[in-house]
Amino acid sequence: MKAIDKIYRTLNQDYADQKLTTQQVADIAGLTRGVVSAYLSQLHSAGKLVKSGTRPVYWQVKAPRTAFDQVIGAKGSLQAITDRCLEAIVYPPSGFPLLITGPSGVGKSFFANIIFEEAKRLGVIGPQAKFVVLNAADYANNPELLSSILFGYKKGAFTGALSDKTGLIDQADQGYLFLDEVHRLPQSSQEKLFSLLDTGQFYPLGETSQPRKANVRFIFATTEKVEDTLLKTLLRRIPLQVTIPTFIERPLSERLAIVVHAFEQEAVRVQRPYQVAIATLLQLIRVDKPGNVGAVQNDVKLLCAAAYTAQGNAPVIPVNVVDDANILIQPKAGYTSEQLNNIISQVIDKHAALTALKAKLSQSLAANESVTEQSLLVRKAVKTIEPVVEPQLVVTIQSRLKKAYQATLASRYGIKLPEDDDFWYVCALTLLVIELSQSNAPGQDQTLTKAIHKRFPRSLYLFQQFSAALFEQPDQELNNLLFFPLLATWVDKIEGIQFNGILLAHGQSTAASIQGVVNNLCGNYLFSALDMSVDVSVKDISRQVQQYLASQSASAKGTIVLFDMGSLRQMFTEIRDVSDQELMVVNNLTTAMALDIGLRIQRNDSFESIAKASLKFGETTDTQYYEGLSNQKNVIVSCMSGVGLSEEIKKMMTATLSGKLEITTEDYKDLNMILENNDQRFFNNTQFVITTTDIKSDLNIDVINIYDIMEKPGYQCLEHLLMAAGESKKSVKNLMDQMLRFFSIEGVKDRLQFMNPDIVIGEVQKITDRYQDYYGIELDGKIKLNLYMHLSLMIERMILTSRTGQGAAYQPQSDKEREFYSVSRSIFKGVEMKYNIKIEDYEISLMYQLLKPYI
Ligand SMILES: Nc1ncnc2c1ncn2[C@@H]1O[C@H](COP(=O)(O)OP(=O)(O)OP(=O)(O)O)[C@@H](O)[C@H]1O
Repeated sequence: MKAIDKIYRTLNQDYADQKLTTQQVADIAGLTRGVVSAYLSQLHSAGKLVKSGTRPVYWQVKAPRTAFDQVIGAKGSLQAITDRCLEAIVYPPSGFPLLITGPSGVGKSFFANIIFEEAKRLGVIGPQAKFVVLNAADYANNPELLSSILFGYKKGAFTGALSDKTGLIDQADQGYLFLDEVHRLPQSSQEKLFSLLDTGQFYPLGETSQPRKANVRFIFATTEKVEDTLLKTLLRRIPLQVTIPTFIERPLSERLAIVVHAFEQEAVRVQRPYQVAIATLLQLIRVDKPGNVGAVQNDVKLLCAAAYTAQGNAPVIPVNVVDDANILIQPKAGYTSEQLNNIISQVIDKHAALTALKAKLSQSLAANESVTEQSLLVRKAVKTIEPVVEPQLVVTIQSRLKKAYQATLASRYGIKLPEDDDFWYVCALTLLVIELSQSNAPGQDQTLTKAIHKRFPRSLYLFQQFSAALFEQPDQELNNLLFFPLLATWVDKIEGIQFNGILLAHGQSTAASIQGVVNNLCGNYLFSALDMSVDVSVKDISRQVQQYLASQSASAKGTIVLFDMGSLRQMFTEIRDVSDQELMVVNNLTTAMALDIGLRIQRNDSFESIAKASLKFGETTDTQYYEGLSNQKNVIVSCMSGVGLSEEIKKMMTATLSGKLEITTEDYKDLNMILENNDQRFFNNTQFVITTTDIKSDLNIDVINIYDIMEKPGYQCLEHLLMAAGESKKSVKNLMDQMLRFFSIEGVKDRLQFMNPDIVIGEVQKITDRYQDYYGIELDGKIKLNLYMHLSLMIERMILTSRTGQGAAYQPQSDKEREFYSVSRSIFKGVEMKYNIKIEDYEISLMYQLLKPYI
């Protein structure tokens, strides 16, 4: 298949009811814009696509014309009726009878005719098939005559029946018979009819033996209540009954289309355009006469006749024209529904002067005038259509408005709109004006939307949520007119909230339901909700959050995200990238937590105090905010050999330090990622990082290698940093002792054969301390570690060797050594007694070698 055909097929199958830009089609087809543009132009020239708009141009597949296209409202209020009629046409083998009801002039005959045309177009009846019409009312006083006209008669059937004559049923064979005012059909004829419907046979008048055959499709119509007038047996054989609404029941836009169409027909008649005052058009759409569409057409005809008589020579015939609020209706013989819609938009637009209104609103917003001013401007404009709007319509529109309000503003955002009639009346009028003037042309300017966003971003966001529930085309600029009367009393309160609150939860409506409860209890829009599918990625979430934040105020003091589960840190890092305000992320979302935080947001508490308050929601709840990794001074512990070691170090630090420092452990890989993805601000409160491996980072962060602190310079550095963070010298020393002990135990635990490393290290620590005491020295970590390991292994060795009683005598070489020997003997006394061992002289000589440089 050629690319051009593929494009057409795709558009026809999947996008038939959408208007697409060239770029969109290019994206769908996976081709370049240039190539697609050429194909689209070709398809347009071939009459397969409709083109609309400029910059951008929109393309849509041209729908095949059906007979129903002539019906105003076929895609609107009469859609369901046309769908049913189509079923009655195509249902095999030869459709089924249908009954059209409705008052006079609503279009019953018109509809019957359309059905016949469509049946022909679809080929379910032949091209020669006839549309035969009989109005039973015409023969109401002569039932015999009516019956004979319908069924035909035999010669001699009645006086004057001089020869056989076929009836309308014969004429309609293989085609349609439209029986208007069917309730006037006498009972006998009704009986004959249902027998024909059952058997396909009937008897002409005077015929008793030879039935005739006919295959007729029936359409019945009546203005009466069928249950009272038609035989039940006949009714039962008519499976479909449709009722066409009266003129005044039709939507305003359709009524206007009918009126314009009527003028158009008159223009065709005189072959000249009519210029019609908008006030006249608006009066005509209020006509509520028994004759319905027919009556409106008559009124139009009379108006045109009067205008023609007065100014028949003019090239354009004016109808009630007094100023420039009028519309030119051309003798075009068939406006498309789009053209009719455009005329309607012009009518309302001119009437309520909407273009000027939009400009005035934008100006007023820019001039910082109060929202009451803007609301008044809208009110004044929409009130001008008041005289032509029937009260019933306003009631219907109000109920639509209230439904959308309940579903969004009230239930999810805690907004309570006024209850007074006037409020809802003005909103309904505004909605009416918007809907009537909504043009189908896409690509509109967004000036007013931008102006509102600048002044009332949060309120506009709410209005857009409401719009989505109310309008079929929620993103139209004109919808914004409703913003002012609807939210005027609320904008101050809504804009008064200075934080962006976001609830994130997995599941279909978890977040939304918490949002509803909290916003309602607080009586304001504090939180928006993002419900996420279970398999949503953090990237998707941050994209959604980003979108949301873009719609909110740029001057918000911060963003507060409460979410249900997942990695707090990861969430924070992701969201931080899309938010340029202070950010707080709290996990383990519950309704109680959201309510507590909501109330604080409502009170305009400070960011810090809200962050602190959020910490009380259970141990696992973690809070992070923008000042960095943590809002407290902190130390990061991260060891390559695993989280286990980091946790141990954290434990030791927590046990020995004052508690002022927050110790966080971080997986080594994660730490590198965090360092890579964050800037200096993130580590503002971070005092240093303790690690086992060197870490590369461009950021200005102190990194201490755990093995370096075993030596003096490293230890001094640790001491310096900890003391700078408010720790005492003593606690740093305690920490060091703990670490030494820990590392010694780690070092010896696999090499000791039977002794408990914890206990033996305790002993050797005491021994080392006593050497230090005696000589008044402070050994550094590395030598201590060495000593600890050496001594603990030695004690075990002694336990084993003393049993064998081996060992050479010790010969001290100097006074210093002699002193060492005797000191050592007394220092070791304790362990010797405890373990019933004798430390050999050789071991003491080794100790001397080890400690000689320091004593
Ligand atoms: N939906 C429609 N679109 C366009 N024209 C319509 C529509 N409905 C009715 N009309 C026009 O209204 C006029 C009156 O319709 P029609 O005569 O079919 O009404 P009716 O219900 O059959 O009336 P009655 O009961 O008096 O016979 C016709 O000229 C028809 O063309």
